[in-house]
Amino acid sequence: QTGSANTNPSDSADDEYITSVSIGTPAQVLPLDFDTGSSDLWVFSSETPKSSASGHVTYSPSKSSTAKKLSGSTWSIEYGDKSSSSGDVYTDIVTIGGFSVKTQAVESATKVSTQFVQDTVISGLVGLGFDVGNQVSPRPQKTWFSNAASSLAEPLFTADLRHQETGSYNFGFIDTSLAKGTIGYTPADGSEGYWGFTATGYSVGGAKLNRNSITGIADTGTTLLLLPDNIVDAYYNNVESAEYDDSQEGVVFDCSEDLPSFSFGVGGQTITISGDLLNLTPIEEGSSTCFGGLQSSADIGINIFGDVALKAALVVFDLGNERLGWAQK
Ligand SMILES: O=C(Cc1ccccc1)Nn1cnc2ccccc21
Repeated sequence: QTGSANTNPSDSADDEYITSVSIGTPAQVLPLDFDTGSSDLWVFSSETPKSSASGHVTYSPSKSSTAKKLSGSTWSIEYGDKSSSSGDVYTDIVTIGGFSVKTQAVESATKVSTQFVQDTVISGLVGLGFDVGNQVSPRPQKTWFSNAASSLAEPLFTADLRHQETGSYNFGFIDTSLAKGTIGYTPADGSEGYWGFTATGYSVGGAKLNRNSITGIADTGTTLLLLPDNIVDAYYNNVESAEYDDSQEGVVFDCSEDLPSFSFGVGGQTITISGDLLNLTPIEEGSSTCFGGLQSSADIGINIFGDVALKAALVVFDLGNERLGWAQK
C-alpha cells in the first residue's frame, strides 16, 4: 500500500507547505503543515477558544462517529521559534494521500500561541519526526507515519517541496522520476526525535566542495537554511549589498542582486541550491530589499536544512533503514 498527497506553498515566500488531511467520519478536511522537525499531530478544534480559532478550519470530534477520547491524556509543545500549543487527545481515522490510519492520536488544541492564531492558512501540524519526540502525557503516542509504516509497501516517505508550485509527500514508495540525480544515502539519527544527519561539505557558486562536517536536521517545518556563521559569511561575502539587518534579525540584500548558488555534500551526492531559491522575499511588500534564505544557526544551537534546502532535492525519509536519501532535482 502507498499514499501520495500534494503539498502547496502557503504564500509567495514559500513560508510553509500546506497539505490536506481527512480526519474522522464523515471526513473533516483540514489544511495541515507536515513537519519532519516534530512528532505530534495536533489540530485547531471545537475545543480551541473561539477567538483563537477564528479564520481556521477546525476538527470537531463530537461530529465524528469514529472519534474516541483518549481519557487522561494531554499534550503540550513548544517549538524552536517559541510558538506553542497544548490540549487533550482523541483517536480517530486519519487519511493522508489516500492511505488511512484507523486509530491515530489526534491532539486537539485547547490553547494556541499567537503565531498559530495569526497563521490562518494552517489548522495544525502533522509531525513526521521520530516517535521519541511525541509530547503526549502520560503515554506518548505514535506519529501518523509510524502507525502507517508497517502497512506501507516500504517504511519510508519522500518530500518533494517546490518553489511556488505544487509538490508532494509520497508514502511507501520513491518516484525517482521526481529527481534529476542519483539518490545518495546517509545515516539518520532519530535519537532526538528529528531526522539528524551529517553533510560532508559546502561550496559557493559552483566552486569545489570545502570538506567540512555539518551536522544538522532535515526539517520540512522550518522555512530557512540555518548554518554556522563561517559558512554564512563565506556565502554573503559574494553578495555585494549583503548586510545584517537587526530589525529583520537576518542578512538582507538588494533584490536586484544576482545571487550565487550554494551547494552541500551528502551521501556522496552534491545538492546545489540555485541563487534564486536563496532570495526568499522582499522584507516588506514592494521593498527593494530582500531577505536571505540562508541564515545563521549560531543562536539556535542546531543546523537546520529547512525548506530552502529541501526545495533543491528529492528527500527520502527512510525509517526502515534509519537513513536519509538526497537527490538533486
Ligand atoms: O522552530 C523552528 C525553527 C527554529 C527556530 C529557532 C530555534 C530553533 C528552531 N522550526 N519549526 C519546526 N517545526 C515547527 C513547528 C512550528 C513552529 C516552528 C517549527
